[in-house]
Amino acid sequence: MILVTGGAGTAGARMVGELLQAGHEVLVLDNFSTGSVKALQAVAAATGRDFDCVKGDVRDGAFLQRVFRENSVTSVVHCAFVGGSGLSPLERYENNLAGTLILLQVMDEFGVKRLTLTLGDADGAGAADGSVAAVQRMVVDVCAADSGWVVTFSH
Ligand SMILES: O=c1ccn([C@@H]2O[C@H](COP(=O)(O)OP(=O)(O)O[C@H]3O[C@H](CO)[C@H](O)[C@H](O)[C@H]3O)[C@@H](O)[C@H]2O)c(=O)[nH]1
Repeated sequence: MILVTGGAGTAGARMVGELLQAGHEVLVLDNFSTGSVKALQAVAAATGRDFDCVKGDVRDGAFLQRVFRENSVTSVVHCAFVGGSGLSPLERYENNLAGTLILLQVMDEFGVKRLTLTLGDADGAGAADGSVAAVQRMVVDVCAADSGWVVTFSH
């Protein structure tokens, strides 16, 4: 089963649709700060496939541990990123950097080391944000220290 964080958002819902169409089992995790149930309903209607969704936050380590304990997650597609001008740098770093750190810690704890990061277009809002570069740097360091990780950067 593939866990898609931020699966109810724009990039996440597109990912969920592609994964379902490719025949994968998908579990969506989203705090619905900007994502919508409507986006998920549209994916279900377009693909004719069912999938589960859990409401919660990637920054909540205990919640994430429960999700990994209760589901056979084999890989994660991480789309729960925030960008745009409406948020302060502290809010963006908290969402993007702290969120990814906690996700990586829990994945490591459960031995799930396959990760796709959907960080946005090179010239999109995400690229101008230092929190995205910080996420990339952290992940590169984690991979350098442990060859068991398989990480893909996606748009
Ligand atoms: O801590 C968080 C933060 C966000 N979300 C969720 O993550 C999804 C984010 O999706 P959006 O539709 O808000 O955003 P986009 O997918 O369009 O874009 C986001 O991801 C892009 C990369 O795909 C860029 O990084 C961009 O700047 C960033 O806003 C939403 O469902 C939101 O509810 C969480 O679950 N937890």
